[in-house]
Amino acid sequence: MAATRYPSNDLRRQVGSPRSKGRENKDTLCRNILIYGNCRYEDQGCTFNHDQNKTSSPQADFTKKTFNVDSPAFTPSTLQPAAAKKSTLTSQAANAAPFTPRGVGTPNLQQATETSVFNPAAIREFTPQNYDIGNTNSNGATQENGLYNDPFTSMGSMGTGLPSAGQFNLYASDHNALASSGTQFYPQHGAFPTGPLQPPNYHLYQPFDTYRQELQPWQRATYDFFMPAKMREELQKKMFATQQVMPNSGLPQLERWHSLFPLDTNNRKNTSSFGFSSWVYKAQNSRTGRHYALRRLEGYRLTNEKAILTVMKEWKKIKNANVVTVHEAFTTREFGDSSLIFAYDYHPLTKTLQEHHLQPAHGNRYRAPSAIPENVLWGYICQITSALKAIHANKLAARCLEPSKIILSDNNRIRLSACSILDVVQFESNTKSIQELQQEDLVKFGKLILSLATCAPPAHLNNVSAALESLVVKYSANLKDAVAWLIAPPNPGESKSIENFISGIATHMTTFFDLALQDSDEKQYHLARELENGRAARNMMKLMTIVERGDLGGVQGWSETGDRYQLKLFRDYVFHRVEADGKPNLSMGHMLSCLSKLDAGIDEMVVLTSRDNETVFVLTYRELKQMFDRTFNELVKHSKTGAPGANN
Ligand SMILES: Nc1ncnc2c1ncn2[C@@H]1O[C@H](COP(=O)(O)OP(=O)(O)OP(=O)(O)O)[C@@H](O)[C@H]1O
Repeated sequence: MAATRYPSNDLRRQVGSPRSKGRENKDTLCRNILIYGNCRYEDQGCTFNHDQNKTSSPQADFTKKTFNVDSPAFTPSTLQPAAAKKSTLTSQAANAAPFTPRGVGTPNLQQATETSVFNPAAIREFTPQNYDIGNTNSNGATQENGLYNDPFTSMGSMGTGLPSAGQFNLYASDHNALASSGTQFYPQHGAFPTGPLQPPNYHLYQPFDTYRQELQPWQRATYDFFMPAKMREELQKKMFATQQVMPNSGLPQLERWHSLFPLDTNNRKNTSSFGFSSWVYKAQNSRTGRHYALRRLEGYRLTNEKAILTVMKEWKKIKNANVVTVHEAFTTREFGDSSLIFAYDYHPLTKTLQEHHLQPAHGNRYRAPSAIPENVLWGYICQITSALKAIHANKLAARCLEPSKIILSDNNRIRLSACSILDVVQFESNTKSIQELQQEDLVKFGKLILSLATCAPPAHLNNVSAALESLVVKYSANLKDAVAWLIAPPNPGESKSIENFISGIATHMTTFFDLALQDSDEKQYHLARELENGRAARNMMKLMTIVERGDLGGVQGWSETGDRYQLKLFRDYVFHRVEADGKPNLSMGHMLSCLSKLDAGIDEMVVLTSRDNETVFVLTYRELKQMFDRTFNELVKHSKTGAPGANN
């Protein structure tokens, strides 16, 4: 679309220039010439100059004038042609202080031109200035004057040591100061808006998403604030299983292990996996207090000390999510025989694949186990592939790839649970090279999947090709091909590797990877909620250490006087609220928001009333927080153990 052109003087009016006198116009270059290159009204009375050569440049024109509102737009001096540099400014203008945007610091144009060229060498490394690490105790909490600083709320004191001098303190008492300090949050970057930075609403209970407003109060459930009930239940069961003990188990106490608890679900002696009966116990390490799974090989006599050292050294290098980490191996006579023990990471409430998939349905030995869905099988394939990739890359072989030696935890997560045992047990008798053992791993892997897909224990898989053919009834040809590839011997002169297999199942690996990431995202989401709950719990615990305490440091009724009395009324306000008719108000939202507000110390007012309605205090959360911190620090000073958490 053609642009509409205006007569020059009209244009000038549009841009707000005062009308020019005719003589001046003659010297002034017509703006149509400047903008469009020509002026339609040149011959129709336009009084401006249309000869570009006659006037040197708009800048030159500008130099002849005094500085006024009609001045052309500001052009940085470094970009101006030489002629423009000679501009004659009035003495007043020359003396004017250079324009300095607030918060940007004094500009140094010379320097700016120099540094505008990208030069990585010129970029200085970030060095925190005043952060005194020595002042931070092992717990991460900064100890000042012997008083306790909550590691979570002491971010302020840490911030003051940082170069930006406490400008951004999440839990600052003074939020007005915080807001104004926002202008300096990006001190070196003039490009950033330097308006006041709003402090985040730390007084709100804030999980990732907003609370579901559309729900009626009676539809809101307590667990809306916490992790899903199923997840909590699973975690609690795991914790319970980890702490479970059996006082009269008759199991011995080993040199560095105690509280042995049997994990085997049957007491059949089975020597098929290692050539020795094996038993699994949960045990606690006396030194670290951590729980481990100890696998005992009954009646094993170690003939070569080097076996354990050499094998453990190699296997300790394997860190893979699908391999149970082995920590050490040792022999013991505490069980009344000569036993070999392997200490593995303990994964509570796991079942073996054998127990989960290949045993008849509960209580009914005639009902065949149900078929495993194909996506679950692919999940297993991807995980075992990942485990073998890590093991083979370290020039080791898994060797023990049986359904009874792979443990399953929630979400179809599996781990190889008996790696390294055969390497120790057959240290001297093994005649196969590592390449051969790795090839065997692939065949065992194929048979394991075949066994799971046909719901037949490996010992019952007599006709492998018939079992393979039967796969297509329930599963895709893709799955059958993958299993067939693993089981088939390599072509003469060739060898198969787990890498070849990975390229064959790449699409399934990608799908599995995506599911794993989604799972991780979901867990992170729930974790963030618990972060908020942790904050509430900390404040609640601190409050509980103060109220109803009684005497302290020779002060009788300490918790009923001074600041403590107001904190007690606050406790009532948060937890003992009642409706007008005296019915208890149990709004979890109220409790959480009050605790968050106390934590943030905001300026909102709170009215605290004594139970007999005789005394009323009106104070801000900020004042309340100051009392709270003061009182808790007083308590810490009197305590023998010092700050909570400081001693462990
Ligand atoms: N690292 C571990 N953490 C937690 N539990 C484990 C661990 N390793 C094995 N288990 C559990 O110990 C139990 C016994 O395992 P084991 O390998 O002995 O199985 P099994 O079926 O008894 O085999 P076998 O008949 O060969 O003895 C299983 O329920 C298994 O889930």
